[in-house]
Amino acid sequence: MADSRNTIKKTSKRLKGVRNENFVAEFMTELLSAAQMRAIEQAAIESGEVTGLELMERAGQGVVEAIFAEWPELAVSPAAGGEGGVAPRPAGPDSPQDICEQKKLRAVVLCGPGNNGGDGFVVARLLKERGWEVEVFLYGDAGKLPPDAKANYERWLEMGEVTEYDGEFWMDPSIYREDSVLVDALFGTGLTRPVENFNAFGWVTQLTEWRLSPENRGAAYPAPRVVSVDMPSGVCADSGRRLYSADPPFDLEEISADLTVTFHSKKLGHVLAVGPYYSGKVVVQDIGLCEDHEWRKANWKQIAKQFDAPFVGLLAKGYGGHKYSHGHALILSGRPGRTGAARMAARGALRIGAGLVTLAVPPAAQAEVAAQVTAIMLRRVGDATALTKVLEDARFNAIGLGPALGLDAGAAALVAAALEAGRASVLDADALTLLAQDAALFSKLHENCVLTPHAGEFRRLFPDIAAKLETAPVQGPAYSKVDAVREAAKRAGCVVLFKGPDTVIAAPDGRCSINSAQYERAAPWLATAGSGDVLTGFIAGLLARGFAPQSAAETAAWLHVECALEFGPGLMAEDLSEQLPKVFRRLLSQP
Ligand SMILES: NC(=O)C1=CN([C@@H]2O[C@H](COP(=O)(O)OP(=O)(O)OC[C@H]3O[C@@H](n4cnc5c(N)ncnc54)[C@H](OP(=O)(O)O)[C@@H]3O)[C@@H](O)[C@H]2O)[C@@H](O)CC1
Ligand SMILES: Nc1ncnc2c1ncn2[C@@H]1O[C@H](COP(=O)(O)OP(=O)(O)O)[C@@H](O)[C@H]1O
Ligand SMILES: [K+]
Repeated sequence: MADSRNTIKKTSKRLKGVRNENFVAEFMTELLSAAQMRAIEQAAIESGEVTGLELMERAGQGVVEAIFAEWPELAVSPAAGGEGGVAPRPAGPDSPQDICEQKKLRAVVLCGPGNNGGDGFVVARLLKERGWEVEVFLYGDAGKLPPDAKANYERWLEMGEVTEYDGEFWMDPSIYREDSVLVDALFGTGLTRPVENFNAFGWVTQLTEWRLSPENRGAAYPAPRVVSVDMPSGVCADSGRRLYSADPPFDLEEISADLTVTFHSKKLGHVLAVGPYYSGKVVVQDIGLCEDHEWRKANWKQIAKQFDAPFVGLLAKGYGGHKYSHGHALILSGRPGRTGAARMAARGALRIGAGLVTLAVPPAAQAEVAAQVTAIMLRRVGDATALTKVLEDARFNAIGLGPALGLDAGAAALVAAALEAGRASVLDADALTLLAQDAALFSKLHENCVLTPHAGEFRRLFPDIAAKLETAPVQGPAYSKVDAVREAAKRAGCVVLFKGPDTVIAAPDGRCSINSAQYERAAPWLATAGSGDVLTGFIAGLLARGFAPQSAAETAAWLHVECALEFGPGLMAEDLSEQLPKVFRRLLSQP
């Protein structure tokens, strides 16, 4: 977790504080689709700055370097005198060969029929040059390999054999020895259909299952480390989803990596859906592709970003301001006995820095709420007319509504009144269900709104879009959560934040970012009742502070995870807002 705390300081491929219209790009890393990666690669090759063969060499080299960095005990230098071919085997107690034998270093490289396989042949050669014992399997027809992969296949043949990876095959795990590495170079960004088990790939799954099964931990046969090149084979680079056969009887091949080494930028599939589960850990290796290509400038709205950290300048409160300069958020409360959700949201809005926060409470709930809040103010709001009246005060510049609001006609009228007031608004929970039930209400959404559905609410609001996301994908690239949220945002005409460990936030014009609570930012303790209500409050508070909807949603979602990480195990929703002071202090003291 300490690493995640330093993410702000890391600078690789960060777009710092780039302002576009009302959007602040903050600290973000690009997440490319397979087609975008191919376009960048093609542009670089066509410009003459690099050849495909050079990129493949750098990719293979990047994989080897990442293996050595991850497991320094495996790092050995190239054998002395090894020049692009078979490395000589120098004699003597300290020669690389002897070190390898002593350490029993061994790699099994599985190469596929495309350029991912080509990277595999480079890895095989580089490891062999370092004295490793390397076994190479090829799935597919060597005669049909694309040119660069073919060239590396032929280079490998000068130093080792290639076994056809086809037909009945059973690999006894006992052949794996200590310090073995299984390199998965079967499929990368070119996965077009499910990887099926035709009794050919089965042993990879067997191996993975064997490796992951608790009873085999510490078993007689040590587990090899599994390294995937670019993507864990079988996972779609665009969606992070596994592709499924239209024909159910097939078992799916499954590669679960310890380390995935990708090139230039992470792909969407590394952070969406089950991608993180299969990727293990993702390392991005620079292969020398141009950073600021014209193509990127022309396509920036289409490139999804990972939100890594907020622009702290925006979070700080400037000197000389007063409470109204930080906005006044109005949070709508539900009826008596159901006020907790709104109270938690209100507390979140205040802690995140709104100048003032008022709870709009039904008269019957006033005593209940008054007994439990102090800095948060109260207004009696019995119905939609009363709400409209309150909102005549222009100082209420942001509204949060939905948590435990109720689903009756009165609640629907409150949602309508809030939307008609045209304020920056975050709509969650019951407000989303009401929007899903009433097309006229839905049509009142405007560009200053943020919708924050979880999967169930998303399905209710956008059933056709959800169906596409939930149908088992039979071909790649598969429809992704990014595709779904972009489509939803366009339809709603406002920002949509679709919750989850891979929270996706999109604007109607296609700008999209992902707040990933995975890998070193995994925050499973956020799956607790009421944490979504706090997120509503965080967004409302930032909207009150003047953040644009997309930026408010991104920053709130990031801080939400940061608070969960700050608290750690045992988290309850109430704890989240109370972490903000610590989180802010740490962020704002960054140099
Ligand atoms: N772009 C870059 O900048 C760089 C890219 N590099 C590397 O190239 C990789 C992309 O290479 P790629 O485009 O050749 O695709 P790849 O993943 O090897 O697979 C394509 C082959 O697999 C086949 N196939 C697909 N699914 C299948 C299935 N389920 N079962 C069976 N077959 C299936 C498919 O067949 P087809 O669909 O054409 O019938 C085709 O033959 C990328 O991930 C990275 O590692 C680096 O070298 C450096 C720079
Ligand atoms: N496994 C998880 N990892 C990280 N964040 C999660 C996870 N599960 C849920 N969350 C986050 O917790 C919040 C839950 O919100 P929601 O489902 O609306 O809960 P509630 O209605 O109880 O408030 C969302 O922000 C979601 O992104
Ligand atoms: K792979």
